[in-house]
Amino acid sequence: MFIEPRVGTGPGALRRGWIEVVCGSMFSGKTEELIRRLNRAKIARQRVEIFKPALDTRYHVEDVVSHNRNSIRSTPVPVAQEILLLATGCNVVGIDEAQFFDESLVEVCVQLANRGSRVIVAGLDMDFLGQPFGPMPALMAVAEFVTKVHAICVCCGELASYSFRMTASADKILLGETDAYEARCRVCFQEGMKGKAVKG
Ligand SMILES: Nc1ncnc2c1ncn2[C@@H]1O[C@H](COP(=O)(O)OP(=O)(O)O)[C@@H](O)[C@H]1O
Ligand SMILES: Cc1cn([C@H]2C[C@H](O)[C@@H](COP(=O)(O)O)O2)c(=O)[nH]c1=O
Ligand SMILES: [Zn+2]
Repeated sequence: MFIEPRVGTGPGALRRGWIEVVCGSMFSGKTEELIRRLNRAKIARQRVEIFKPALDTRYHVEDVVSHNRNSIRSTPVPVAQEILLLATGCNVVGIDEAQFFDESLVEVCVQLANRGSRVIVAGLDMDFLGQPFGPMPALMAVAEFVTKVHAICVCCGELASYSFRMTASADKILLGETDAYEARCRVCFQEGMKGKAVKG
């Protein structure tokens, strides 16, 4: 379990920012982990703000909601740049579904950390093809702390790192949950992709 390097704002606390990334496949617990860290920061009386891309309307327009329906209030933003202004004065900035932002999110997170915020970013590390997703690889590179969480493969019960898309859509962005995606391990993901190639 991730233990915060420092959570308080007591007189001895240094005003120093950093970046944490929580990544993994769908259903791996990224949002739950993000909510857990943000709630602990709130208990520590930190000033916390949470953002998500405005296009993520899957469960709720405003709240960040996990698959088991834990939720936390957030501000949807159309572009990453808006976070810089809206997060002014925050001790902790949470960002969910980071894969949907463009590369400018990396510089936004760096600037937030440089000005003293703790930045916690959650997102898919790979898309439905098993390719790195959006700004996630670069965010992992600049982060002080990277946590990769795992789902359970729905085919064999092993740890899952892949998000297998069950529909034929080739669009990079396709919102969904168990209706459209399965968490799969490497072996079962490859099996599924072979089956798709055969079907054409
Ligand atoms: N295949 C699966 N493996 C693990 N958890 C799953 C699976 N399918 C559904 N879940 C549920 O999803 C929850 C994690 O949801 P969430 O934090 O929203 O994940 P993520 O943000 O990574 O998609 C788990 O606690 C569990 O209740
Ligand atoms: C793999 C993959 C996923 N998506 C979408 C599907 C969901 O709406 C989100 C991921 O949410 P989660 O909190 O990680 O479960 O992303 C997509 O648009 N494209 C993809 O390749
Ligand atoms: Zn498997």
